[in-house]
Amino acid sequence: MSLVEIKDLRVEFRLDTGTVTAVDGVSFALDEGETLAVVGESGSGKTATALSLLRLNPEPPCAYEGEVLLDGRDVLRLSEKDLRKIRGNDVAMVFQDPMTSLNPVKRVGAQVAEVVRRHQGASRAEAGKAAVEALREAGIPDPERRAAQYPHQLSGGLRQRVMIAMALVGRPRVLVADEPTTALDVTVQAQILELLVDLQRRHGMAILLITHDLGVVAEVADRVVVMRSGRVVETGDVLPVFETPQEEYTRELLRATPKLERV
Ligand SMILES: Nc1ncnc2c1ncn2[C@@H]1O[C@H](COP(=O)(O)OP(=O)(O)OP(=O)(O)O)[C@@H](O)[C@H]1O
Repeated sequence: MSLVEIKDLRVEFRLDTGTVTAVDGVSFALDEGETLAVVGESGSGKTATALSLLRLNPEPPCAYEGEVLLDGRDVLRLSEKDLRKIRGNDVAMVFQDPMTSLNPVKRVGAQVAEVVRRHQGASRAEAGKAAVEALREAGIPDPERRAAQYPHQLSGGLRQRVMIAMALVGRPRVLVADEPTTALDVTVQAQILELLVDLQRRHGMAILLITHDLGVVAEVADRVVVMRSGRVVETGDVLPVFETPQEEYTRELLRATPKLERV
């Protein structure tokens, strides 16, 4: 059994103006310790699929059909209480823009410490120390000093490292990373990807990576799911899909990527 199995997932947004089918019968699986990338043009349903893992699409207006199995338990049918247990513990997420996820008026160390306390029920002092360690593990130089700073005092790359530190506090088995490097400049992008790969090696978590950047996929993913208009167009190991794509849409996406090193 795979760690995550998505079966015939449909996500619909029921709006006053009509129904938008964001995800239209998607199936794929994510195994323990692997990195699976979901690619596709803007609006293809990547984010709506990823958010379904924690049932985080706003409902209503959103409605789900199908199954999202985590260890065989259907996330779409869990109680809110059981869902809360899964969020952060089994599955954690990092998003594109850390600035909107961090509290601008709170020191970053305190924000990480809060997550530590929620997970481990530690004392304030212990949580503060654990937060500094989490920042260090996320590759933040001089973490004691950084912990005392506010989000706007950190660069985009460091803020993303803070988000990754927070996501990993609960030692999740699945990390969902939705365009985690898109807002960053190229050198910093590479560093954040390296960090994710390194953390995965150390902790063995599975990564579901949402990206429109096929260069990133070639760099870090084992397998790829290509989506278009809410459906899976093509899926397989990264190398064969990139070398001999079976679908015209995949070929188009590849042509739109200037250079793919390593492929
Ligand atoms: N909260 C919402 N309300 C209404 N429609 C939505 C909502 N969220 C997503 N959609 C619609 O669902 C479809 C899929 O969106 P989704 O964000 O999953 O695509 P995406 O592939 O992640 O795109 P991007 O790369 O731009 O993030 C789009 O047509 C979008 O407009």
